[in-house]
Amino acid sequence: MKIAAIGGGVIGGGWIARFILNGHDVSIFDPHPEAQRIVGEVMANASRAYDKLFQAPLPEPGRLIWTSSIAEAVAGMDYIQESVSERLDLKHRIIAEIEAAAPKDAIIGSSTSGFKPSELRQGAKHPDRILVTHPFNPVYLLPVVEVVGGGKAADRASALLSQVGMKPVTIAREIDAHIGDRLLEAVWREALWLVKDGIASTQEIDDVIRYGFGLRWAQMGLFETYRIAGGEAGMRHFLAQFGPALKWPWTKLMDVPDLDDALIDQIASQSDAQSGAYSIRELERIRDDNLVGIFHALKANDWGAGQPLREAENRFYKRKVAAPSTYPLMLHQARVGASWVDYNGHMTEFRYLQVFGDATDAFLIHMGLDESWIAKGFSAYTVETHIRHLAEVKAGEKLRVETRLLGHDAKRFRLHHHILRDNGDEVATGEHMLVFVDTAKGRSTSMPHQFQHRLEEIARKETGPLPDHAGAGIRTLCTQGAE
Ligand SMILES: NC(=O)C1=CN([C@@H]2O[C@H](COP(=O)(O)OP(=O)(O)OC[C@H]3O[C@@H](n4cnc5c(N)ncnc54)[C@H](O)[C@@H]3O)[C@@H](O)[C@H]2O)C=CC1
Ligand SMILES: C[N+](C)(C)CC(=O)CC(=O)[O-]
Repeated sequence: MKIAAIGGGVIGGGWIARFILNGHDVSIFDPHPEAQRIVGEVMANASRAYDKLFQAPLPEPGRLIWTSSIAEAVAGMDYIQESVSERLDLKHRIIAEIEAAAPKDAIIGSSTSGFKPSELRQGAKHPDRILVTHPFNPVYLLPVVEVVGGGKAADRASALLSQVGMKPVTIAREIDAHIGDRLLEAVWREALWLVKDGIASTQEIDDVIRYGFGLRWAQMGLFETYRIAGGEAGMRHFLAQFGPALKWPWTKLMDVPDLDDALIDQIASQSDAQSGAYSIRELERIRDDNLVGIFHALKANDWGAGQPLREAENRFYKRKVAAPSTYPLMLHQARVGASWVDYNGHMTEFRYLQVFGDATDAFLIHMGLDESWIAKGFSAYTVETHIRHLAEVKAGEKLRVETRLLGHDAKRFRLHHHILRDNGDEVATGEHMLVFVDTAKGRSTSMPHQFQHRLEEIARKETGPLPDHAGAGIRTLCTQGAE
């Protein structure tokens, strides 16, 4: 899929990071004199967050291709994400330029927070392929994207965006500001009134959200949360109890506070007092680390935003590696992520095991033990591991793993992985005994013949001598009297 991004600010930068970190090249145009620095900083934070978010080996990142015009950026592209400033005249001009140079069936998705597809399509040559694809910040982490505009273009956009870990929500009837911003604006308006009326500071309002209902919203949204709040009688009781309050003066609803200089100063200075000790990039990293923690909890519970994360991980694990013709097998490569590095400034020890584990998973797929077998209740479990750490590696280094099959019988196989730097220098070795398992019974079992046959085929290539450390344990070093 060939992707272009027009506009690389807060949101364009987030889109670019999502596409690139999911393995797609992105061609970009943004005339801002500092666009490359800004996108680079968003990419760095996104890459740091992905290292922490995913357990699975990440795909090789796509390339970021800077261009000097919209025409150059969109020529030959399949999908174009427009993220320029929120002005309809500007968006019309940009869409006209895109249409003049892009293939006529290329989809144009707009990040617009508020404009409707019918507004974006005014004057367009091929209006049906122009959609709203509205994300939420940070685009590289939050999965939801509101897809408005309908038709085949919406189906194609949703399919593509699902492939980069998003959760498309199709909105059948266009309205100003779609769904998310309509809700957010209502809350935001109330918050502005609370500050203006001197009832609460920005800090107090944020505390009420983040220590309270914000945590509920992250995992259940509004209606499911309120269903529970109705107790055993559920939603009907909740509506009976709190429905009348909607007519009481709890909220100011459509009244908009006048954003005059005094209110702007009040909010900005309270916000400075609350958060001014951090730079925006620092705040982004704090936000991302917290979001990653929430994602991990949701993934463990297979719930909400944890589900697209799990699906993305499964896709990453499943990536088909071209069957290698050489031996030792070269099935897995990895890049040392920034978060893999410990206080000694080098890759921390459990990441070695992760690289070995990922190489073992790649071997399982190579021998045919793929997800269809896992679903049938068969897998291979590692029962013994011996790792030798031979060299330090630093963040950003590229590693590859050479894998040998040292032995096998009806139930077991013994792997030897060798982690190497790009230039061939040794980094570590790992020797692993695996047992074929009936997962429902939780017991070892003989492999079906096709796996035994496949292992024999691989083993025929294993003609070299055993590594001299094969089968060795840890060197003997005993406390006096313990030998
Ligand atoms: N900031 C937010 O929280 C969210 C914004 N959005 C939407 O995303 C869009 C972009 O908003 P932000 O990223 O916040 O704005 P921004 O101001 O951070 O970025 C806009 C970018 O568009 C670029 N640009 C301006 N004219 C251009 C042109 N002729 N060609 C190419 N690039 C051009 C600017 O140089 C700038 O880098 C808007 O439609 C906005 O409503 C959507 C979701 C959230
Ligand atoms: C404030 N905003 C309207 C630009 C917000 C959005 O569009 C979505 C978000 O990320 O909150």
